[in-house]
Amino acid sequence: MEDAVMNAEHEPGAPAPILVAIDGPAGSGKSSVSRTAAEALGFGILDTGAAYRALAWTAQRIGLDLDDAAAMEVLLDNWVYRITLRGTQQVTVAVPGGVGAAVPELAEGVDVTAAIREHSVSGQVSRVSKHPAVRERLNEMFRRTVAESGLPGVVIEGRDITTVVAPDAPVRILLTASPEVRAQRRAGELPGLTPEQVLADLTARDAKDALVVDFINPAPGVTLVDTSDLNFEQSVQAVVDIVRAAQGAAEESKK
Ligand SMILES: Nc1ncnc2c1ncn2[C@@H]1O[C@H](COP(=O)(O)OP(=O)(O)O)[C@@H](O)[C@H]1O
Ligand SMILES: Nc1ccn([C@@H]2O[C@H](COP(=O)(O)OP(=O)(O)O)[C@@H](O)[C@H]2O)c(=O)n1
Repeated sequence: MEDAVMNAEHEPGAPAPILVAIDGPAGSGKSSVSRTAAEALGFGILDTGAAYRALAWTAQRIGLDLDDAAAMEVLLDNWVYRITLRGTQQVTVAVPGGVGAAVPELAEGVDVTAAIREHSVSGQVSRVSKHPAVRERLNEMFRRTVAESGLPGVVIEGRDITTVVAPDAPVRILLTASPEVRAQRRAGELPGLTPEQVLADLTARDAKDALVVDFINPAPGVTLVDTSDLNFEQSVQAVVDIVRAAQGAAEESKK
């Protein structure tokens, strides 16, 4: 598996970026709040869910069994994943050889930025993210992508970032909101589905994901931010304030 950061500013010997780790359930605001907070901080953003979505999309496109861990590992051997770390996260995948040979468009690379957000992918992605071996390989890719980004800081968001991917990050946040509020927000993005349908889908996905990783209870040292009663700007401000406070404390401790 290869990964590349299309608009990274990596310079050999550049200092390691400051990491802001954010976890939370579906619809809690991880992607949107993290992206806007990252822009305010001058940091990059890595949406780890996009990789699980892109892997599920690729496996579906080839016709592989998403429940088959060994098949997912074979796919990963030839899977080339690219994501931009600034602005809207642009995602492309390619499978230049091996199991991808049956699908010629995958040899070139396909922009899946929009496709991976579709309902057909959201409903299936837990089937690939449940495999421990898949998680290990993607986690290694996330750590490398961030370390090699050359950016001053990166907000990295997902389900197990505060606990597994970056447990030593100087800022670790669990972003939550009540299931009803999360479904209401998501329903606004999915015309054609009622808030009740969105709530049912979201609750089902959270239940499957929760079998693999705990993203409801903050681990020790992780700051809980409940956005149920915060608007979007207030949620972004809450994250930015936590990062700035941590940066201030780090500066003080150097004196
Ligand atoms: N605090 C908030 N108040 C209002 N809307 C929000 C808030 N946080 C997120 N949203 C909106 O809710 C939707 C889901 O957010 P998203 O970032 O996609 O969640 P996640 O990445 O956790 O699944 C988006 O349309 C986003 O703009
Ligand atoms: N660090 C992560 C990120 C996502 N995922 C998986 O990827 C799926 C999609 O993640 P996402 O962050 O795009 O989902 P939303 O919360 O945005 O709906 C989740 O439902 C999990 O199955 C994971 O297992 N671990």
